[in-house]
Amino acid sequence: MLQQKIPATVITGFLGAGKTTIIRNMLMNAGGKKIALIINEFGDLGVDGDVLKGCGTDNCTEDDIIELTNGCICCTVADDFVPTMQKLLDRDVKPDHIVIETSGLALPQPLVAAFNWPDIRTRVTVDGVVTVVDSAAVAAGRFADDHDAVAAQRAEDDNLDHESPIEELFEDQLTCADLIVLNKTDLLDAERIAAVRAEVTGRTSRKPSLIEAKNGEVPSIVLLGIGASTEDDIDNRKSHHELEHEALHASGEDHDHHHDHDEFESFVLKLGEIKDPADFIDRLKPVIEKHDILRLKGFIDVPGKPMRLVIQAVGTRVESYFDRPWTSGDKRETRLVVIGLHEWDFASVVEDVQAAAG
Ligand SMILES: Nc1nc2c(ncn2[C@@H]2O[C@H](COP(=O)(O)OP(=O)(O)OP(=O)(O)O)[C@@H](O)[C@H]2O)c(=O)[nH]1
Repeated sequence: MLQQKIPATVITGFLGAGKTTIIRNMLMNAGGKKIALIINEFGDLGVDGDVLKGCGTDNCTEDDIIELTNGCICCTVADDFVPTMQKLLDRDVKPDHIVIETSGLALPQPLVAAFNWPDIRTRVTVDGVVTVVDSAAVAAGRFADDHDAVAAQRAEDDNLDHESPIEELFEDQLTCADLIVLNKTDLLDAERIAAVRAEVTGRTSRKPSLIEAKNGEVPSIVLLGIGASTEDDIDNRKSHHELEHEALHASGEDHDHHHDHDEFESFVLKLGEIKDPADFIDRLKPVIEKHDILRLKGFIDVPGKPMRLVIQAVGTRVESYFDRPWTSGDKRETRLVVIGLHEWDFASVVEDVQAAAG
């Protein structure tokens, strides 16, 4: 009898777009489906996996959540992703559906290509690539760099073959999509949503389905069961890097231009107790702005509180909430992962975040 392939959904999208929030909602509404999650994060602190483990649903237990924290999934396909997938597929009790959350800085293309590896291809198929978009960030011009400035830089520097790293990555993630979710529409009025829709549509030559969502609420029936077999169509979804490489190759030039994440950096900062988190957040916002911190998240130790406080910053929009009590297995301390662009003044970022904590 022909073995039925297990469907796998890839959830991608830039830092803080709402991938984990969408997955959390999906887990609460997955019906009877047994879901396995593979979670990949940029930065050495597994916040997303930890937040999702806190959901405690029967259809996805802690054992079904696998964290890949050795770097971006697109760069560790052979060493990390494929062996993880093989182990998952070798389990006695197989999942009905696999959901993979990429880091916000990952290119989905190499990950999808891994589904064509012989031992994987026969057992699992990409049900769809879902690209989550932070509509508020698009409306604020986060992904639209100053094209005149880039053109001027190019005129001065022949080696500048890129758009900005953020813009390029954003487009690569859109190019790979079967479904684009315009998330965070609660933060925009109808006119601005229409403008975001037009901008996003204009950034990819393909025509994936597009839906709007608030608070990461996407019906599971829309999210799971797209049936795209994306791995068969990967040649139509090439990233900027792949296209540049092909163009150079065709012109007889060759170069060692592999994708890496040199443009982005992250670090984990351990701090002591924070007595007044609201004050910390107020003082953090100008620091985020000054250093253009792209993403900051983690856990805060508030003295006297039995619960740990989760902090989530996407640009200067900062949220915090108590998610669960500290347990005996936790080291009770404030730990934050901070992600920004490579050219930042690292020492000064650390100093300013520490100063905000008091
Ligand atoms: N207002 C609003 N906030 C949202 C929505 N979806 C997510 N958020 C918030 O955005 C922040 C980031 O959400 P996550 O789901 O962690 O984003 P992510 O894409 O998983 O982030 P990374 O894994 O770090 O790239 C959190 O503070 C969420 O509560 C939404 O639709 N509306």
